[in-house]
Amino acid sequence: MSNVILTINPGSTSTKMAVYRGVTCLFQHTGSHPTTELKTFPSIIAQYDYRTNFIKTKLAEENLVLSDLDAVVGRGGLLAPMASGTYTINEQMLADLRTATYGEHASNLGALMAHRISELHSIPAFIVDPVVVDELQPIARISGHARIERKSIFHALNHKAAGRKVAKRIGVAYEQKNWVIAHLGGGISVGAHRNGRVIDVNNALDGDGPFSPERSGGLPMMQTVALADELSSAAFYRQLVGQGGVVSYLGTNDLRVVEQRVIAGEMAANVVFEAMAYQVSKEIGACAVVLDGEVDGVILTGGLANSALFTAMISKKCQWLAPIYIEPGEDELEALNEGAQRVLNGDEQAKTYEGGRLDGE
Ligand SMILES: Nc1ncnc2c1ncn2[C@@H]1O[C@H](COP(=O)(O)OP(=O)(O)O)[C@@H](O)[C@H]1O
Ligand SMILES: CCCC(=O)OP(=O)(O)O
Repeated sequence: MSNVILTINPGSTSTKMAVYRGVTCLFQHTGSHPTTELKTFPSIIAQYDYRTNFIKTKLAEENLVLSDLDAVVGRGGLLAPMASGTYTINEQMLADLRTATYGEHASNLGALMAHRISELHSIPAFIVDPVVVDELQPIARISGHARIERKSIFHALNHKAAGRKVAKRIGVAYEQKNWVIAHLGGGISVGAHRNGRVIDVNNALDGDGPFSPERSGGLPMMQTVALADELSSAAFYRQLVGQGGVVSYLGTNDLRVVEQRVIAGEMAANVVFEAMAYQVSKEIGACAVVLDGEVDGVILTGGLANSALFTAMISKKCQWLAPIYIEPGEDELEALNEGAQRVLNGDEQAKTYEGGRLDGE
């Protein structure tokens, strides 16, 4: 069946949307959100109208009649940990997102925006493989302090989509091989995939792993504690997520701008650019150890994988590990569409989100 589906993907530095008829993309648009604009919002939820207006404008420009849609699917945000799959957007999910029970990230807006449109037209709304898909092996949950547990928060949707795409291209099954997959976007996550399960991954949001265009990643602990003492908790969090990483050094979250500055010979830009590639490479090495060195391929994906300069730096350091595959950008819109189409076509049943207990409850 050729269902018409609107897909919505809010990321930390962009909002992407596309409309599909079956597997055919009818149109796709990306709105980039510079740091200067995002800084003006006190919270992620406050960006709802700003990002929704982008979607509305593009749908109007494309003359899409909303009543033509069969379903809407949004990127899944910070919710209780859950298994991979397609989930019906329900009241529990919306409540957890509205109150940011599990934290704040742009992906929280995916289900809220999808729900609003679905409600207007009484059509189903879903999320697929949210950022809280949790397949960690037990040992990976141990942080180093009994009161702090490592969590699985990463670009699950694109990790799985890029893995399947590369596997298909080289004629193997994603689930039968081991991969290290690095999503290089506004946030960065590097995961160890063993036979289709992400058994370890850095938390892309919360001070773990490499720094990224807008996040600090892991930081030296005592200096970080001293910074926390100077600031309110909201301001401190913003320093780590949103105004950390490349933004903190160079004032931009746009690697295209940084790349131009590197090419123009700016030393400061060069150091930061190289350091980010260096930290990503170290994380890839760590994941190779998680997989006992049995790595069938390293996949570099996400917006930064468009930069040949950036991927060349990582490839140079990691090529001894396994073949490197570059899958620039992300297939998140396509993966959202596929997840929703599978449910509408009856190939899969949508799962139900039930929420969960928070630590300490
Ligand atoms: N052609 C390109 N060359 C270099 N960097 C790029 C290119 N296209 C996008 N980027 C960078 O990728 C990052 C955004 O990646 P993306 O995966 O879209 O992230 P998000 O979904 O978190 O917004 C930005 O820093 C952007 O500047
Ligand atoms: C919250 C984990 C996913 C993530 O970091 O996404 P963005 O890179 O889009 O911010």
